[in-house]
Amino acid sequence: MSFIRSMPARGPLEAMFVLLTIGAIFATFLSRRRVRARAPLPPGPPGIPFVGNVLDVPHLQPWVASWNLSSQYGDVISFSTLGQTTIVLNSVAAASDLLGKRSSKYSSRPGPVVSISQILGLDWSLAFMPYDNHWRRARRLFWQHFHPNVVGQWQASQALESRRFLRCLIDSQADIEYTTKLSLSRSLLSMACGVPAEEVGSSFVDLLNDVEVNVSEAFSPAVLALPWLRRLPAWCPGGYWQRKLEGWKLIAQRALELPFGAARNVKNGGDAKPTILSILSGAQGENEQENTTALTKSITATAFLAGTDTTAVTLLGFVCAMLLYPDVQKCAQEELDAVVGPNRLPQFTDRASLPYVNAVVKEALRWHNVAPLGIPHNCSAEDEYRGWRIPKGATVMVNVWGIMHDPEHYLNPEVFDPGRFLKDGKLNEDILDPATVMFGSGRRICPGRHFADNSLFINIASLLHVFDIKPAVDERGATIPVKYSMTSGLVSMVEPFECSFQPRSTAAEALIRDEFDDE
Ligand code: HEM
Repeated sequence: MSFIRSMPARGPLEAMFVLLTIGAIFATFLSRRRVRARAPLPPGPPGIPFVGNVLDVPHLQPWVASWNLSSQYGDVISFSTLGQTTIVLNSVAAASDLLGKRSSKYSSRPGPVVSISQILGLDWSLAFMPYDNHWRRARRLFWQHFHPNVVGQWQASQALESRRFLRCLIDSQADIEYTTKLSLSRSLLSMACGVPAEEVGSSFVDLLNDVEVNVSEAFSPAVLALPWLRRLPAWCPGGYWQRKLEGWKLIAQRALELPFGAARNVKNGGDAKPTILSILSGAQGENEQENTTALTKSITATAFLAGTDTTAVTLLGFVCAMLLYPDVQKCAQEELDAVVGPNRLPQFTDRASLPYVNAVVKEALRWHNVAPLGIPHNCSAEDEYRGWRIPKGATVMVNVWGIMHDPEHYLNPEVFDPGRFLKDGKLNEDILDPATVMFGSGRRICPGRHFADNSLFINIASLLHVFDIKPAVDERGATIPVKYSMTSGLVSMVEPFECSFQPRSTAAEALIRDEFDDE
């Protein structure tokens, strides 16, 4: 104040200017203090001025880079890219604390995910909806067909499709990726819409492949971290995304219409067993018919898209592992021979007596992770965790791959070893169950997880019971080497490999044909 008093009074305007300047300096000082007093973001690489961690977000397999960074920065890491904060959770504890225990704050999808899904025309999918009443309604309707007390009703159809799968493999030794996706598409579409298997052909598998490529590219970490990329005009160098997004809309529309359309075509001729479609259609009120039809369409299409690829890719990972770890195959076959015997195929009722096969199912989920960073969640209100600030609007991802390959949970994590889940011939409850991580967390946890588990069990048990899964040979009779590697993207595939399915005996071959012919 003495400074003000000592100033020569030159006029009211100058005095006002000086007071405003001092006020501004004081306000800036206070706001700086306030910012400093706020908790810091979780630790992470320092980044570069203005653009932050743009160069720290690798395009290929970002889950590996994030996991490697955790040795330096800990299990909760933050990245900032042009004002967008992304938090990666590298431990079960952090994932369960935030996405599980505080799920009211972490159950929406990030703005970029919601808007990309809108631009793509995939906003009808439950997986990409924001956390609102529409999601709640759709999720409730979806869950009523998949909760643990009702998934048993789909087991007969899952078992039938697994037998058809064996038959396809023995008949054609066809491309394993195609056959697996076809088989699971048939299982999903029969359950969801009552579409008979013979109506489900290559157009469905092509559609799945198109959606998979789109989703992986459109929701890549680069686009999520730099959401403005998708707003660039098509003629700009970065307008690549814009051009792509336009093309993808058509595929999203086909994905919504194809299952429903296929069901409509067979409505009169199809068998009369209840399906998701028939149950939902029967439940609709007259006045909201249009609305409910849209919802029914979206629920059946979501079940097809979300359920087929994820399970197919996990099965493909298992087949690849059987080529690389023949001893595991042998162990499982010995158990199946002892429990199931040579005269029939495995059934769901055998499951409790097959601990090793159950351990193979767990290891298949752990070894190849179809969604290595899960599906991103959004922090919808400013939060504080372990003294760090999680800003409103931050994207939060769980490093599923990192946790599934953490040597603290799983010794020699890169090895496919179902024995890690067993103790004294029983499943060891002390080992982290991959299902508690692989299917996500909190209110968005995968609603198809019990169905997927049944699907994996019946297919894995049946394949091992009747086939020796072996590397393919080339035209000169030399074994084609097998190498396991994962692709990058929201959905991670197993890189293509070749293999052959040889019936374990003539009895096994007869079993595949007889069992299937009985239907
Ligand atoms: C091995 C197979 C599967 C894996 C690994 C898997 C994994 C996941 C993951 C990680 C999520 C995101 C969870 C989160 O946001 O925290 C998810 C969501 C979802 N999954 Fe699955 N899933 C599988 C099979 C299935 C099946 C068979 C269905 C349906 C029949 C299904 C339907 C869905 C749906 C609808 C969502 C979105 C849920 C929401 O956002 O509210 N999934 N799944």
